[in-house]
Amino acid sequence: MNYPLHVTSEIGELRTVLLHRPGREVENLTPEYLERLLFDDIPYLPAIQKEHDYFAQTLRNRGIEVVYLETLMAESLRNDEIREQFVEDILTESKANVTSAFYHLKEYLLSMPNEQLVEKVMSGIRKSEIREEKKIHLHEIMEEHYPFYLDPMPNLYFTRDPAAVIGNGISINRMRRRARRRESLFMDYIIRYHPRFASHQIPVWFERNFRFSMEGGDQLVLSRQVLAVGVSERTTAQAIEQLALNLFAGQKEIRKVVAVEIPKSRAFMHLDTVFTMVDRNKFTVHPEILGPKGEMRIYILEPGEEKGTVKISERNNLIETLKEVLGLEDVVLIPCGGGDLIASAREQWNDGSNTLAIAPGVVVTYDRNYVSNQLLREHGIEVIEVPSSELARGRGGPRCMSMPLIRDDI
Ligand SMILES: NC(=[NH2+])NCCC[C@H](N)C(=O)O
Repeated sequence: MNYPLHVTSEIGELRTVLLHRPGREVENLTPEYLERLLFDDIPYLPAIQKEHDYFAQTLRNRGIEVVYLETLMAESLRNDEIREQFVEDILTESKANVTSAFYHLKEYLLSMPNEQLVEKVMSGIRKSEIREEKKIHLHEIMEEHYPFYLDPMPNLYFTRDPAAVIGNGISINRMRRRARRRESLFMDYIIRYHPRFASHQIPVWFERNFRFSMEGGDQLVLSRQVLAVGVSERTTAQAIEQLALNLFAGQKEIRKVVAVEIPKSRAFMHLDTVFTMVDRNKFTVHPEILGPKGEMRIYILEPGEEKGTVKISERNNLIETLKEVLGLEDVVLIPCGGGDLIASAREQWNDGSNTLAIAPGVVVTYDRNYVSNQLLREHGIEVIEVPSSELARGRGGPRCMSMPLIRDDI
């Protein structure tokens, strides 16, 4: 079978992409837990699914193969041993292993066929689902004080974050927030057990049990040789250095990791909320991440003289750094919202900078960000819009909602 992962840029023609269709996990959101689960509002399930299906079909119409996380995961549970191991892992990580409820939950999940088991784990398990006579602990009897054994995972449709393909390998990320930490377990199982991946000895550049956090929204493959990573609310400097060391040791192409500092705030949670690549020398940017003269804190990590070390040098201008590392004569930054104070803040909040390039100069964006979309078109970019009333409530756009598995080289 063909090698299943290959990403050497942000813009190479997209061939295969991983999505997750929002499911019942978003109906398990309630106002009380919104903030902890990283949502701003409760999406209406049939509507968000309809929008998501439109997004998937838009990609298919362009000849892109769409594969779903839930399907790959269910197909990875190939035998009883893997099923049992997965259920134990997920229960343990959901902190459901501390009481005898563990055994009831394990029995409950293992009684289901794979698709249903995966759906259940993703959407959460309510205490009311387990039969009364099996409840022996105070926290189970006093259900109203917390309704879940297993929390729902409403952020799963942002497949970009828990893992990212870099070159022919993968970074399985350590999520910063508790609400998302279990998400990367799925990709971990898929890589190890799914027939499409398991036989290929896929290099893993970053492991989910690493102590310091790293998220895919911060990881941008700028070229064959250069990876940019945001130092952000979610991604730590320690994790970036570790990723760089693993990359330098494990492959020959990527020789530069560019660490780009962005403000630590919810609106800017990842680098891709303020900066994405749309063409060979064109990038969207949220003007607010640049200082008055365009300055920022940027560091370039390269292999050090001695094995297992990195050499770090500082830069302070985004355009100059991009020119330098990509060998470009000129670089165009397209400001989200056209630089208008109100429009740029509004459209950035609705992921106006969060474009998904499906080929050089061709992007998928949310329809609502009409100022940014118009500006992209004026810069010669082909913009394919998708509806976004419900999808946007989770604070992520087309790039966050997609994990490229295969792109052509550019
Ligand atoms: N790559 C991204 N920008 N992802 C956005 C993820 C949004 C999600 N609600 C979170 O807070 O984690």
